[in-house]
Amino acid sequence: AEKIRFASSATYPPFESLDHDNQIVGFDIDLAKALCQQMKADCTFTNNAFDSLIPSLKFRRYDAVISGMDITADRSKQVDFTQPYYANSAIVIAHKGQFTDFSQLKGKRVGVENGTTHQKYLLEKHPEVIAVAYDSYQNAILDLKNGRLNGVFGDTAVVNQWLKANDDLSAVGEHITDTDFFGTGLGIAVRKGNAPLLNELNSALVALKANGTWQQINQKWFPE
Ligand SMILES: NC(=[NH2+])NCCC[C@H](N)C(=O)O
Repeated sequence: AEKIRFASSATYPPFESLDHDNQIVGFDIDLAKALCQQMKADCTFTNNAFDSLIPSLKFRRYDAVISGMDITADRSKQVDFTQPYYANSAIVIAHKGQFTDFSQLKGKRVGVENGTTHQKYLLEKHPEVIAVAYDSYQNAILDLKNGRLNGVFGDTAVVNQWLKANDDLSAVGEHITDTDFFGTGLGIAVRKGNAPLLNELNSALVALKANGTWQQINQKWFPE
């Protein structure tokens, strides 16, 4: 069978994280496994820092990246993306009652993961906010909880799960959907010009949406 090496940055539950046995699990992993089954391919998964995923894909260390990654114009210069497999928007969270609007974050410390669209957005569009870079979102959340950060900025689907698990946190202001920064949804990246793999993945995605598999995986990782 065809072998496809996937990479993710397992710091972003419920899309991808490490379980107690150090295995990568999550929506993206289940989706990739279902795609591989559909394509009759053998797939492997590795865990890498988010900001190294695209460079290492280009170096052929793996064949595809599935990592809650926004399909942006910038990244599309370096890699090719499948059709979106998940909708996205971005939002800041903070301790309840501290901020009601994004504009109040001026001079405040907001955590982002290195290499993310959230980091780029703060640096380029909101230099008045102090963007604090982390190697993982999980460490950013820890620092928010222990008071080293005023907020954390991430994808709405993920942030909603953090809010469910943390009663003392809430969303700040409106969802941000600036397509210049956050693109058109989450996609799987392959090396530029790898049309065979891209086409296979896109057809398999259509099949999994049509036969209910996508919906099942969504229900498992994003209940309700
Ligand atoms: N697996 C992760 N840590 N993903 C972070 C993704 C953040 C954001 N959606 C981006 O594309 O930049």
